[in-house]
Amino acid sequence: MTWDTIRAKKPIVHCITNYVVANFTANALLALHASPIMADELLEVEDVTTLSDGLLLNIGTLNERTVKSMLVAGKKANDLHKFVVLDPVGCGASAYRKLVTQQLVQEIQFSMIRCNAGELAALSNIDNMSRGVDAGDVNYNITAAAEALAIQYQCIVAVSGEVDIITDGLATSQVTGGHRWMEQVTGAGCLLSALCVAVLASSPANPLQAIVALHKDYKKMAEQAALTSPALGDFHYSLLNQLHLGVN
Ligand SMILES: Nc1ncnc2c1ncn2[C@@H]1O[C@H](COP(=O)(O)OP(=O)(O)O)[C@@H](O)[C@H]1O
Ligand SMILES: Cc1ncsc1CCOP(=O)(O)O
Repeated sequence: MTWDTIRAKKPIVHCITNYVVANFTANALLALHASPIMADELLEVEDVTTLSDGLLLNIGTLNERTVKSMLVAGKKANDLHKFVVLDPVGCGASAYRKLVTQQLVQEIQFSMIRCNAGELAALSNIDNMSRGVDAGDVNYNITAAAEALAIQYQCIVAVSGEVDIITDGLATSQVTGGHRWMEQVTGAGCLLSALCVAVLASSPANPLQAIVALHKDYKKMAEQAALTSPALGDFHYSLLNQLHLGVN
């Protein structure tokens, strides 16, 4: 259902994202007939947010210039009641990332925060060793922290890993499955965040349910991709093929 819903709506997705995953993200959205627009110039972000159906703020390769653009775009999206998703990539890796993430969650009302367990720990001020943009070893109660964060920021929180946890602070779901190769291709999490924007912007009756369904379908997609991939390089391309074929 997820892929059909996006195909039917064809949302315009404004992505302020990192340069590692920008191309992969755009290709995946196009495979689903969504329209990605990567735009991070301060002089144009308000216009682009206005014409788009939803906004992604991904801090993966943040810098002072793009952070200003993220704040302006996020506030514009709030004014226009558009969906905004935050991917706080590697927010435990440096003091600057942590500071920016705090500023973003304080100044922008997010519809959703999508992160891994390492990023959740940093956002929740839980002492957990950071492995940069990867989750690393986890020694805390992810579900409790995700639920607390969802209540604190009044939004959906989704935490990815071998098991995904999705909550709005009241109802919590776990999604199992997928494939461990997802950890070894860059952009699997960042793409999931962009797809969250596409799903929310496709006007589901129940946003939380739609986000849980997306996480299930995304894990199924990874399983299918692995079946047809002798090794990792094929797997990366096969993810795009699966989105193109639309296997739910
Ligand atoms: N060990 C694993 N087994 C199965 N699926 C995984 C595993 N690790 C991550 N995934 C899946 O890969 C996708 C990206 O998650 P993750 O790698 O945690 O994101 P990020 O890139 O933000 O760290 C999610 O759909 C998640 O369910
Ligand atoms: C490697 C890297 N460095 C900065 S952003 C980025 C991409 C991270 O992508 P993902 O978190 O989806 O694997």
